[in-house]
Amino acid sequence: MAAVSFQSVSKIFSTPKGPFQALDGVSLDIQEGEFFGLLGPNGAGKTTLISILAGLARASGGSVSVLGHDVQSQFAAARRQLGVVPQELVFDPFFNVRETLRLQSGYFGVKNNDAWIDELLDNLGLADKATANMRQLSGGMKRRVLVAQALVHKPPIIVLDEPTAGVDVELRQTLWQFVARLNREGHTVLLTTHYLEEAEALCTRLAMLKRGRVVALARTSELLQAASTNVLRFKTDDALPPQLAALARVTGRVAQLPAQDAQEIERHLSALRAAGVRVEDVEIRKADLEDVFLNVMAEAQQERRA
Ligand SMILES: Nc1ncnc2c1ncn2[C@@H]1O[C@H](COP(=O)(O)OP(=O)(O)OP(=O)(O)O)[C@@H](O)[C@H]1O
Repeated sequence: MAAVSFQSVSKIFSTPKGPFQALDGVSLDIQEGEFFGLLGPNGAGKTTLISILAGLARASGGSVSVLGHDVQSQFAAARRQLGVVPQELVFDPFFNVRETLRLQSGYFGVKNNDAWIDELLDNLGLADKATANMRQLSGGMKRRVLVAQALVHKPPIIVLDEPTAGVDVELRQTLWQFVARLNREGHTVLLTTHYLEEAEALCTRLAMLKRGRVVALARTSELLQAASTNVLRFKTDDALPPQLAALARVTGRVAQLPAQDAQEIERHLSALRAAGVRVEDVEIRKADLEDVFLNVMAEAQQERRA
């Protein structure tokens, strides 16, 4: 049985400007024990999909199930299987950290949960904050409590919606170590992130969303293999000749060109020389998930135009 199954999920929001389709026939299955990544640019529909999974929004079409429980008709059973770490920080400011976690345990009907709460506090670097009031915590600390809160009932499926947006390196490492451990112990993890490095390091399989559609779905290793193997990176103040400009990813003075092999790198360099482009700090690196992501997004764009 799939841990999470999305079947032809669509979502249409009504807006003052008329209906807006945020999800358009999303189908994908996440298997038990997977560490699954959901990627996509801003507005792709990631949070909408997760809100439907968590029962916070209703799909306009299609169905979603969690370990066989339909998220609409069997809401409570489905919700109990999920630990959802939301993007936004919302708390009751009058409780301290331990009270917040006890309250959440109560919500899921879990009694005498202090041993697990202590383990969560330890693993998330919150042990010395147990009696601190929520409003006294820094943003990063609050985010740790959100993670602990999502895990109080030991859910088999952990859903993290951009959990590391704007958090420091230390929390990122603590969080990933802990989530990776839970995954090794059998928990399924669904992660959305803008940090492609994290997705590359953690996720065994990925879906890429664009404008509410799945534009790629594959094992992370397959996506990386399918990408061009090398990238020629350099700095320049000059304009690239058109045939290279069409291929290049340019950020300020930095240009990056995909290349399959050494011959293609030489062809790029001689085309640059012939066009009189002066280059500095030339380096060759292996393609990474960001290259794959940008290629897939560019292809999806071309298909839309075609
Ligand atoms: N309640 C709503 N009413 C109208 N449109 C909405 C609503 N919620 C989301 N949208 C639109 O649906 C699209 C998808 O939004 P969503 O938040 O799911 O994207 P996302 O992939 O999570 O983006 P980000 O990476 O920025 O978090 C966006 O264009 C957004 O403006």
